[in-house]
Amino acid sequence: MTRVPGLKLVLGSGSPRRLELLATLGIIPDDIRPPDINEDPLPAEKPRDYCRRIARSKAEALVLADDEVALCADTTVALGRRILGKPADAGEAAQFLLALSGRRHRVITAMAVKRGDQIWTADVVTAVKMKNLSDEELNGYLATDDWQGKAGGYAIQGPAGALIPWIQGSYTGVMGLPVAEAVNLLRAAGYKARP
Ligand SMILES: Cc1cn([C@H]2C[C@H](O)[C@@H](COP(=O)(O)OP(=O)(O)OP(=O)(O)O)O2)c(=O)[nH]c1=O
Repeated sequence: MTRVPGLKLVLGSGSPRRLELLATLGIIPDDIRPPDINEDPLPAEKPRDYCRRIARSKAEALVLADDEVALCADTTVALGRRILGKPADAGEAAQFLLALSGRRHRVITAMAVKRGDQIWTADVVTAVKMKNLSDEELNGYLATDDWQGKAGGYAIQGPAGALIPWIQGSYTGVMGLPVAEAVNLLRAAGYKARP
């Protein structure tokens, strides 16, 4: 699609991380419009299918003007076939972290860019290893409250970084927006992102 000079960017996400990651590229959305959708997984839905469906649903839920392009995303933590969402409380965060302790899991971020009635999608899967957590590490991390609002109950860009010795894939993807792929999608939709 040809680039359209006057196109405005709508960030269809309330995640401060996504806004910050776009800012690292010099991209400042013209508007932020977090979509309100039902994020419950379907029965037996696989994590990657789920993540892609939710990102697309977020884009579908947005109402856009003709000169707007929207970027939506979903980040899902998958332990085997199990989907770990955002923990409801410290107890659930502890459960998630104990399940992740000493194991590899996947973090999937799916994106959907919408313009007019067209939607462009991509997703990035990153393998992440969490060290074997001691009681002290687990309780110390829970006490930071940094797990709140984070899929899987941790955020790699915060104190939990000390618990993650290895990843394979996209660091920005784990944070919530794989920036290289996001730019590709925005360009495909005609949004002029530099460089
Ligand atoms: C695994 C991980 C997740 N996260 C965050 C990114 C996302 O904000 C959040 C996953 O929730 P999402 O449902 O993807 O996004 P959101 O609810 O924050 O925002 P919106 O639905 O409006 O787009 O977890 C991190 O910040 N760091 C990490 O290491």
